Amino acid sequence: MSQLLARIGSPSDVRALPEEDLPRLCQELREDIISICGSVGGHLGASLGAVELIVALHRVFHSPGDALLFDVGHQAYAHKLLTGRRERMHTLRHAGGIAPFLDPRESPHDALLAGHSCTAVSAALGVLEGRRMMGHRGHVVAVLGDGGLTGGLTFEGLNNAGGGHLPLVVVLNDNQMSISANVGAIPSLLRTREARGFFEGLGFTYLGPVDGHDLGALIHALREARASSRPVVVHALTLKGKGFPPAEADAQTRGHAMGPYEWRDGKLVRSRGGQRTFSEAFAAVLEDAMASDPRVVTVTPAMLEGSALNALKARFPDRVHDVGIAEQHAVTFSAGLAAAGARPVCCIYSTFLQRAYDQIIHDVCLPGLPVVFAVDRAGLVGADGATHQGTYDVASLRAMPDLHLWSPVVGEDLAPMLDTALAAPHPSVIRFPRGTLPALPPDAQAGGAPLQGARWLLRAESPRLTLVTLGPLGIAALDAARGEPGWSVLDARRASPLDEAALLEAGRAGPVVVAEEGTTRGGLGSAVLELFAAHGVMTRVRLVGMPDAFVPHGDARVQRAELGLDAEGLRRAGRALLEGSAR
Ligand SMILES: Cc1ncc(C[n+]2csc(CCOP(=O)(O)OP(=O)(O)O)c2C)c(N)n1
Ligand SMILES: CC(=O)[C@@H](O)[C@H](O)COP(=O)(O)O
Ligand SMILES: [Mg+2]
Repeated sequence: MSQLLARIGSPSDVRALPEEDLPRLCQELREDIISICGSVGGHLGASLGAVELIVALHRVFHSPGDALLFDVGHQAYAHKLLTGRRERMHTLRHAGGIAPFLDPRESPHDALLAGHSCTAVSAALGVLEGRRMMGHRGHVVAVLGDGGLTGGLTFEGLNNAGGGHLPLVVVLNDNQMSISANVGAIPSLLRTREARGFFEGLGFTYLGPVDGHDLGALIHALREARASSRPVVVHALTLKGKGFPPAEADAQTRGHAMGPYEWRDGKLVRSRGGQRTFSEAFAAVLEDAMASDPRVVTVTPAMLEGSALNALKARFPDRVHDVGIAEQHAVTFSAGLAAAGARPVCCIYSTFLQRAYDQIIHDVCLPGLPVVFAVDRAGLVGADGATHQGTYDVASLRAMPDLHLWSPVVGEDLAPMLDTALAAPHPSVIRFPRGTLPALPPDAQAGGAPLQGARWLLRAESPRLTLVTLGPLGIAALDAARGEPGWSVLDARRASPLDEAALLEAGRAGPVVVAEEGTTRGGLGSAVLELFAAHGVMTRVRLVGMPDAFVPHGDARVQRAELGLDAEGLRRAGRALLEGSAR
């Protein structure tokens, strides 16, 4: 029975509890987190590790008058539970339900929106300076993980804060883990007494290290930090996954993110489909490439697990580089590798690639270096929501001259795509979605490398309409075209540069629907419209894709249907276009 938690409606209730009740409160928070993640999945490990920290923060600081900014926000389920959201926590990560990360539109206790890492220190410093300017009082706290300390943005914020005199409080939640084990020099720095000198050298008062599960020690250190008139770091040592044995025992990630699970006969059973994902298929193809060509090298910014690269890292420990939560560095490091004659494959999520846009332009495309970007999670991602949708990669990357942007319909397309990209003298992107592999349709042969632009998945003898698609939408388009006389399906396969001949042929034959899982503003559809305009092709065109709005968390399959990104939606779009053109 959660007797204490049931009485907590806001942080002032936490402050009102007798000190001796706090361990029980932490216990109840853990029970809730374990039970919620069991039914809806989520960021279990980080949230379990931060329970005492969050209770101590709410004990010492007075949110929302004091602003608490959690880096990423994935560790803050206890914060959600203590700030009036407990009743709705069973809706976590579901459509219309509690958000996966933090968002001030959900609660005034969430000082700033997050989801991407390394923003907390800069944002907190901005809030502190902004409040000072506007004459507002209140303390500002950035809660940062040791993984977040591997990112350049964090260092930019620390440098700015430490060089000033504002009393920013940084709480370093050091569990020696990013999603996988934390990397680089930071983990050992944080385990030595040098950590004090490091932070003091940056201009911070250093408090710690404190046991991040010892409430008394935490509260004592946080009170000291609250009283400080200058920048201060509280260094707390925590255990990711604490209090849930299967997470504590998970050597790879300490239960970082888990799908729903349940107990059967005393054993934890995770519900995972068991089907192969695009990430796994790409990693297998990459493994073959690394085995046959010693120049091929893999780079990941802290996403070994999500990009399914663990086996690759075990086989090629010196040629798989986890560089930390450092997307900009990952891209420029890849550029350097390519300049030296290696063949880097930079595996990166679409949403995190956004952070490295200038590096792609300046460091890779301008010098024309043959870096291959494996852009994972391209399109709708589901429960992680707006911060993590892979919306903008096509629209932003197709602006680069001589960057070839491929997307597979099925897993079988990946090998020829990677071979084509690795053999090319210019940069390439292979974008694929979060999710499992569709089956190869009988007519759609993968083809051998080097690939040459678009592929007709279905070619009508007397064409009336063409569905032009990118990626696995080709399968939905084939379903949509079934039974529709005169409908063709053209898999664009390469969003940039376009296969102009194939697309002009489609446009001259009749109306065209362009469907993509990415923004329609500037994406493949826009490219096709530009092409048709340039060549005077006057056909009717309809664009289907992600809208001119941020798509929130929800079930990606449901969202696809709502956006018309499924067979039914494409059939509707095609029919509407034909009816319109008949009028
Ligand atoms: C820019 C960016 N890159 C990658 C990620 C994916 N990611 C989310 S949490 C996380 C690990 C964070 O480690 P740490 O800051 O130590 O927090 P912990 O989970 O250990 O509490 C990563 C890599 C992200 N959210 N944002
Ligand atoms: C918080 C964060 O950014 C990651 O943990 C992310 O949620 C992983 O997403 P995937 O589950 O798609 O790998
Ligand atoms: Mg960590």
